[in-house]
Amino acid sequence: MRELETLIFDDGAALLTTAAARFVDAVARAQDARGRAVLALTGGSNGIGVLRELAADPDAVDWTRVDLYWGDERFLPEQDPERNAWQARQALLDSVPLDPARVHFMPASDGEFGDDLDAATRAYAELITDDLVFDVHLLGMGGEGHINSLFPHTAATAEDTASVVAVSDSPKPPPRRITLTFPVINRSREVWFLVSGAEKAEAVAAAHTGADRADWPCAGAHGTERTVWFVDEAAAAGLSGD
Ligand SMILES: O=C1O[C@H](COP(=O)(O)O)[C@@H](O)[C@H](O)[C@H]1O
Repeated sequence: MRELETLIFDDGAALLTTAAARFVDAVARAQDARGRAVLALTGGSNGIGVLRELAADPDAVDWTRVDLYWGDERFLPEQDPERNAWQARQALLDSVPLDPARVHFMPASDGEFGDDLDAATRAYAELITDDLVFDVHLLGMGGEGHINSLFPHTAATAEDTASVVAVSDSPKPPPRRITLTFPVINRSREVWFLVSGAEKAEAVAAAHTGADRADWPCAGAHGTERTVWFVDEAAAAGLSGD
């Protein structure tokens, strides 16, 4: 059974408060059902914002039984503040008792594989085994509808087989990135979009009216059990209100 929920908030702050509360519940439900919660994090304003919100009550989650992966990463040195992982660490991860063996950062450009983006991508793909299913895959979204590093009309967005691909010419800087693809996103139990701002309204509307994922990548992502759109009023402006 696939449910679609679209939750509209007065502002971005209310969106993040509710998303964080739902995150706490979703983690507890997964841990009760399967002993652990397997999550894909995202970057961007709200992807990091929800982690900051969670940091306000770090004991609300049993972090020792959480497995973390990333939906995408900017292929930059480990300490570069533009990296999604660096931002996630500052926002939350460095201050909660995660098991380091369960935190699966995407490689950095000064790490084990050096500057070799393809080798780094292949290494991450080895972690994303066919039986790995995210309980929740968080997604931010760009104004042109990109999610993870899946941009309109690109090979990464068209990918139907590989779980992880390299992007060497991202239209949004930095150009070199690693991203999970639709086959992996769409086997997640729940997919959550965290979206605010008027510049995202057209993409939100396109996703709600069955647009082609080549044009609007956000339209192609769904959870097997639930897809939740957390949107503020500005981003919801193009929705019909039915
Ligand atoms: O580049 C990226 O952008 C998206 C959305 O970012 P936002 O700041 O517009 O919310 C993000 O979800 C993705 O992980 C990131 O690499």
